[in-house]
Amino acid sequence: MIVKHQKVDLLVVGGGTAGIVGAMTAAGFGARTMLVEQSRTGGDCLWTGCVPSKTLLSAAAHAATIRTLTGQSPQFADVQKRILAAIKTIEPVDSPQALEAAGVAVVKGALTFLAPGVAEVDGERHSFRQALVASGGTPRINVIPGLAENLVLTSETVWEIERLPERLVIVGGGRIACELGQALARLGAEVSLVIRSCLLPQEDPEAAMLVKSSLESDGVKILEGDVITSAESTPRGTRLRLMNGKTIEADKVLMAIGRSPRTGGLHLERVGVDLDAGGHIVTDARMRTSNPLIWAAGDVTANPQFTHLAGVHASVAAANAVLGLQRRVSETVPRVTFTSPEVAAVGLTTAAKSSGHRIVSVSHAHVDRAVAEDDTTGFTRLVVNSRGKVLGGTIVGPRAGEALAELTLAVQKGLSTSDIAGTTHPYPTYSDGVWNAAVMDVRGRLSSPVTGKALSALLWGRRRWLDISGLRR
Ligand SMILES: Cc1cc2nc3c(=O)[nH]c(=O)nc-3n(C[C@H](O)[C@H](O)[C@H](O)COP(=O)(O)OP(=O)(O)OC[C@H]3O[C@@H](n4cnc5c(N)ncnc54)[C@H](O)[C@@H]3O)c2cc1C
Ligand SMILES: NC(=O)c1ccc[n+]([C@@H]2O[C@H](COP(=O)([O-])OP(=O)(O)OC[C@H]3O[C@@H](n4cnc5c(N)ncnc54)[C@H](O)[C@@H]3O)[C@@H](O)[C@H]2O)c1
Repeated sequence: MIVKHQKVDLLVVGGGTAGIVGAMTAAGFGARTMLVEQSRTGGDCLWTGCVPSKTLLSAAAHAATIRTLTGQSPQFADVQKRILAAIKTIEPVDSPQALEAAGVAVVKGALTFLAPGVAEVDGERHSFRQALVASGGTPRINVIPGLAENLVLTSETVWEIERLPERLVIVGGGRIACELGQALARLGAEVSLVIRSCLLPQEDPEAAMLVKSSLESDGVKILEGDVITSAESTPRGTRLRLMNGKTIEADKVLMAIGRSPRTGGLHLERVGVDLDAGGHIVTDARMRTSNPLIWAAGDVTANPQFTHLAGVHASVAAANAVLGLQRRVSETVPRVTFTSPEVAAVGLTTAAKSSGHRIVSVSHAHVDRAVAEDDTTGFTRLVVNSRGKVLGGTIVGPRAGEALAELTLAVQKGLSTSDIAGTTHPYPTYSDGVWNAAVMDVRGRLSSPVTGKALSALLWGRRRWLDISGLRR
């Protein structure tokens, strides 16, 4: 409990995933913790990110099945109701009440730093020993000459539209473009993706290719290596001109070109916190900023923008801050794109440099669960070193994100394919893909000349022993 004007041990800026986890961690250790949120606790993940997008994807997958079976499409308003219901179910966990119950004082308002150890929220001053900045990010918008502002959507505003746009152009080819593009196409929108480079460039090229053909089979038009140069209004919406000279008509344009860190108004310069060229707060591996008493986590830093990372990094930052520990964050970062098929990856993949390492692949045509479900589009691919240590991998297919947990543990703990091969996996599951790949790698190593000689010697010895002991009986 914080008495008014008492100095707090940890002042947390932002009530998204990073802020909530950081504040709960600090309060759990008994630190006097205050969390300041300018809008609503829960942040991007709950209100405009993971929760609505995954609910939308699930509704869209059901819609696709229903349309195939009955020719009917669901009402978009019903899908929106379902999204709201999911948010409302999860909201209490992230609420001010839940934070207060965990011992965190919650203050509503926009925080500004005044000087080291002093911040202000709506004219009221607060003193702090240390602070954790978890102010997140906002969608980037590319200004297209001639495009009316009211036609532009972002991942923050797309949830408020009254009806499904008939013709939607999405700018970008990352996770948001793929997930929302597929879902909205499955719900009946005519979707086009205009991508400056290519779809999911950071993933295994074969994985990106499978997502591309799946999106195309859902009716999404994919224009890679192109940009929109200008727009003009039409009676129904807009006509967008592409660099290649062609035009494309749209009712709405969704910007999915990444997110910018939200630091405006914080006055971080007053407390000596450095930003990088992209405006992200610079941290070390302990999540400490250039001011040793100020910590940062989540989308406001230059780390990959994932909820799981925001939470884990904030918990490390809070523990280091209030207990004086020296914990470092792990470099092992799992990621999942929740399209159909899902793309899940961790550590080294073939998209990254993997020269000198072995690649072991299993097509899901050889995974019995995938065969049984008639969903064999996908693969499991491991990157291993010469001694069989798992360095990373990619899984493409249904529930790939669930099977990735095992690979993540293997990479984080430096396990080998022998460790995975020697672990009994339940049958028939998609994790058979990981198991089969590991077994394949172990068999491959067993067939090397050196191992072959060792095995021959063992066999020879065993035969001799059996023959001799057999004679004695
Ligand atoms: C469409 C979409 C889908 C996504 N899907 C996934 C997914 O499936 N899996 C996944 O891992 N990640 C996903 N993400 C990413 C994930 O949502 C973010 O990485 C995560 O929410 C970041 O959390 P955060 O706490 O850093 O920031 P935020 O959630 O943005 O929270 C920051 C908070 O700080 C507050 N704030 C800012 N400045 C101040 C100030 N001066 N004073 C007081 N309060 C302030 C803001 O109001 C906000 O509530 C998705 C993102 C989007 C957009
Ligand atoms: N499943 C998930 O974990 C998930 C889902 C959605 C979003 N997110 C996170 O949210 C963040 C934002 O997602 P996103 O898809 O907007 O970003 P992203 O960084 O994944 O993709 C941005 C895309 O926009 C393109 N681009 C950038 N500038 C452009 C420009 N001026 N014109 C045209 N194209 C341009 C890039 O080449 C890239 O294809 C990401 O960091 C992502 O990790 C995660």
